[in-house]
Amino acid sequence: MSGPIGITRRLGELLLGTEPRLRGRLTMCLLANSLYLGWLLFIALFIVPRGLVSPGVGQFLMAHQLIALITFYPLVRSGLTHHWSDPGLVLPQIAWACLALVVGYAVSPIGRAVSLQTMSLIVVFGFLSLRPRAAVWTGIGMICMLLGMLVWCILSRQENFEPRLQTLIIVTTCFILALLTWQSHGFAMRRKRMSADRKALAAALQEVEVLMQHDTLTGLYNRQHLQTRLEAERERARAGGHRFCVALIDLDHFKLINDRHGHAMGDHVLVAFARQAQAVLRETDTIARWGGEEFLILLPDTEPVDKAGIALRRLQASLRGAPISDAEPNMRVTFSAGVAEWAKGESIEQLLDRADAALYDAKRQGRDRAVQAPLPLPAHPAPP
Ligand SMILES: Nc1nc2c(ncn2[C@@H]2O[C@H](COP(=O)(O)OP(=O)(O)OP(=O)(O)O)[C@@H](O)[C@H]2O)c(=O)[nH]1
Repeated sequence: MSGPIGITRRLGELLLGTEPRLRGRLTMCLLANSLYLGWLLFIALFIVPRGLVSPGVGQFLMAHQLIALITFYPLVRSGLTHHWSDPGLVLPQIAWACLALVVGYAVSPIGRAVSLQTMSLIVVFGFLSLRPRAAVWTGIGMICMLLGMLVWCILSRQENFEPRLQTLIIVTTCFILALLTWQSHGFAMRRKRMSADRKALAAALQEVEVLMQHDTLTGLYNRQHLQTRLEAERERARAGGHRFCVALIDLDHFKLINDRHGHAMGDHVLVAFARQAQAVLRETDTIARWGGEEFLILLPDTEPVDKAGIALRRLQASLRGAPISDAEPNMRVTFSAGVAEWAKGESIEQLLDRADAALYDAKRQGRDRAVQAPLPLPAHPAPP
């Protein structure tokens, strides 16, 4: 994008970055910086030349604004504070600004005209980002600063400082600050609770997603999820011109296991089979419980060798080699499988029908084997 909009966007990215939370923090920093800059100019061009404060106090206040200008924004923008508990440096910025305001109030009548309102504004800023405890300490810190300053002004008999009037003003301000702090704390607590609720909701959603995609007994993907993956693999194969296979597996004589050893043992066998299958399959293969004692494996990129056949033979060997249950060490489980390679133009339903027919053949031929489904005959053009 070019032109004024593009330039503005690039400038915005340069100043604020692209990460939304960092942008929020930096926006607040820049807002504070504009106040620091405004104050710096006001002190340099108006307050000091007119002698409204002593040169020493003027220099202190200007140095104070300058340090804030060159410290907070660059620190936050550099990303250095990213992992700190207060990444936007909200608390240090509030403390720093309050220090100048209190000094300004103590030493200059003009400071008195603006300091207290600005302090209240700062607490309102804190509303938006402080944590509950930080909000309370900010309020307490401000009130202590103001009361300390009041005592100091009275004891040192500051010029143009009318003790009774100022005590009334400061005590009223402290009362307002306490109320604002209380509100700020409540607001921060609500934000904290909302954030915890959001996290719990995200975790629950993730759990629901896992439950929706998985079979509760074996922990494998369920039929619905594999259907989605099959469709995606078909699209990928269509676009890329490569091959994939499916293997429909059915445990042999599973009813006998249930009848002889009980349903719980049947469940245990299903879980053990799922674990063995996951252990021997490639990471890119996906196995799902298709229903009952049936499983379906999606084997992508099965060329140029017979990768589906290799995977199934590996699974057969591992089932033969290891007992499936410690309680029944002699029990062995075999399976029959129908393997079908996707043919161009074929739907997933047609592919699964061919795998099912091949599985039926494997059962008919005596079980404990895998049968490869023949490729579908090319569709003949309709006779004229
Ligand atoms: N324990 C258990 N059994 C199940 C589950 N789902 C289905 N079954 C049982 O699996 C058995 C499947 O039996 P059949 O379809 O007759 O097949 P088979 O005994 O495996 O025989 P072939 O497939 O012909 O080798 C039935 O008895 C179902 O009750 C399950 O989640 N747990």
